[in-house]
Amino acid sequence: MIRFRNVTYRHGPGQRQPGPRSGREAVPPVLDNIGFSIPQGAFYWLTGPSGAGKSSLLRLAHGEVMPSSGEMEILGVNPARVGRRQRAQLRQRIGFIPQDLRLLAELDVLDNIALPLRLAGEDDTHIRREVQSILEWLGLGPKRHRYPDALSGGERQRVAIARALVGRPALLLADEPTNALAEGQSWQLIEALQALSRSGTTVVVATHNETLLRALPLPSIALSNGKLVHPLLPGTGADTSGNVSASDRTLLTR
Ligand SMILES: Nc1ncnc2c1ncn2[C@@H]1O[C@H](COP(=O)(O)OP(=O)(O)OP(=O)(O)O)[C@@H](O)[C@H]1O
Repeated sequence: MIRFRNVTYRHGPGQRQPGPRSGREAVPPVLDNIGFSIPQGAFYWLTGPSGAGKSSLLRLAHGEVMPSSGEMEILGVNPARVGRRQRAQLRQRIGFIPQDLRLLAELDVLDNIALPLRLAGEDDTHIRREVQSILEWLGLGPKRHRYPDALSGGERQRVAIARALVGRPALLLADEPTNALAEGQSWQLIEALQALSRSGTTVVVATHNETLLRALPLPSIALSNGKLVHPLLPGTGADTSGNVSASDRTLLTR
């Protein structure tokens, strides 16, 4: 479950609202008074035009940055109210596919994907088994010993997806995860994320992909200029079943 209550966020140091005598101009916040709640196991889109604040919202939900004001609850934890160690433990339960992928250049595909399991202290047999199965699923087996520099954009994106999913996270946050993928692969990924949400993982996917949004009218958090466009009422105008009709599938494979 994710809950934001009156969350406002400004980038950079001194994120608090400048006071009247601070001499600093009051720049509008990147996110302004955001409130919503996403139940565990739900699949939500995060939509909005470029610069609306989608990546910033995901970085907050990932516990990387803290609100300037307001409260967050991520998997039962308020990251602003716990120490570094508990925040790190929280982040181990979250799979994150950032827009810039953040692959480690000095690690090959296999080691990039295994990283979250190594950090969680899993044993080698378990790591080998999990990494092997996700490598196969994403068609990355032949590239297992390549370094990120020697991969295509789509392959790099698939490595980032594998690294986010390998630990079977309780929460999956994905920032434009289909950007560099071919149409068929995008569909395969979204189907996998839906299966993940059916198995209890909360999934939030930021996307501009109109085809996906039209084909899968799931509940969404819609942002514009850092503000929530409409109050979040699961079920309003959205099919929360996650079922996709045959005609919707056609849209995706065109
Ligand atoms: N490090 C930063 N310092 C200052 N402002 C930033 C920083 N990163 C982003 N911003 C600003 O915050 C606002 C929201 O950016 P954000 O990346 O969250 O939007 P977005 O909806 O994800 O955009 P896109 O779809 O283009 O990725 C933008 O106005 C952006 O210019």
